[in-house]
Amino acid sequence: MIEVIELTKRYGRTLAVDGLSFQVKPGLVTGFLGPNGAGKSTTMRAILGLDAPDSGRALVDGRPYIEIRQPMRVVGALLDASSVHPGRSALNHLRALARTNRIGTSAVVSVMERVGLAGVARKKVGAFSLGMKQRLGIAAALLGDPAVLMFDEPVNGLDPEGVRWIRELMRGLAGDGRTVLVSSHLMSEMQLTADRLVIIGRGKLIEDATVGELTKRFQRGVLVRSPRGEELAAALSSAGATVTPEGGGLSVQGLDVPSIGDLAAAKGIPLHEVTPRGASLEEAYMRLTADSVEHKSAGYKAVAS
Ligand SMILES: Nc1ncnc2c1ncn2[C@@H]1O[C@H](COP(=O)(O)OP(=O)(O)OP(=O)(O)O)[C@@H](O)[C@H]1O
Repeated sequence: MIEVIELTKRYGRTLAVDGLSFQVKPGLVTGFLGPNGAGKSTTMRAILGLDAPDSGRALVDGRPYIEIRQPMRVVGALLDASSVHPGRSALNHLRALARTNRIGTSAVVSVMERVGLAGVARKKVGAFSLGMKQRLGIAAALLGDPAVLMFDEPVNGLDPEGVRWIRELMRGLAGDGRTVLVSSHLMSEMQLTADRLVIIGRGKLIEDATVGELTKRFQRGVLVRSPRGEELAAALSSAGATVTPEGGGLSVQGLDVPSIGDLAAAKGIPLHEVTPRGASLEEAYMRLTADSVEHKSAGYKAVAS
């Protein structure tokens, strides 16, 4: 479990993280979302003791990171995949990390196999593609078999196969009961990967909810068509729904598909179409974070307003 408690971090005049609190629970993938500059990396660095907060705390399994002995066994992290010595082989890089945490060579071999780098173990990291570096960073995070994992923008620059692999890896790690925190600025990606979403903007918490809760909140209602539309609209309205005409049909908010079907059947009103319209989490995310975006384009503003 990760706990961020009233965390505040300034860089000079920039307030990067502003009184931020949230928890990341085991057994779930928690997506950490926010526009560029929202404070995601700063928060992750604070959790890992790489940045000292001005106030507040970040705890991993109830302790500040710096108090954890052999931290790779407790928390694994991928922050910046390119921060590996280019002249070292992947194998030597992982071996050196393992040694500092008293982790055996067998773990090195097994993580290299798990991330698909066994065939290039002796190749110099400087010759690795971005995707291979990401895999190496993930291997380092997994090395100590930790119960808590943090990944900062792990799919950046990856091809679709790599993106899918990372997605499945995260889901598998959470499925094992581990705590998984993964940052992204793409809702479309998190929608497919995360169970829970912590959304921040300008260093502050905007949302902390499950994907299901957000989907329900931003549900766009049900589109209904009937040859007796007016009668149906009246019946739905008196049952408490908000009904608005839309393209020859009715847009219904506040009643689900079974309730609409039952009501129409009870009144003997034929239905020609009943289509539940899923929430666009992408659009919801843009609306939620519209005030926190640093550099808005004209097109973006139109969507977010
Ligand atoms: N070392 C630093 N020195 C000065 N300012 C910093 C430093 N690190 C981050 N910042 C500033 O703090 C704010 C938060 O940055 P941070 O990198 O945490 O955001 P982020 O949500 O991870 O963004 P991105 O998605 O672009 O990586 C930004 O305004 C950034 O410019």
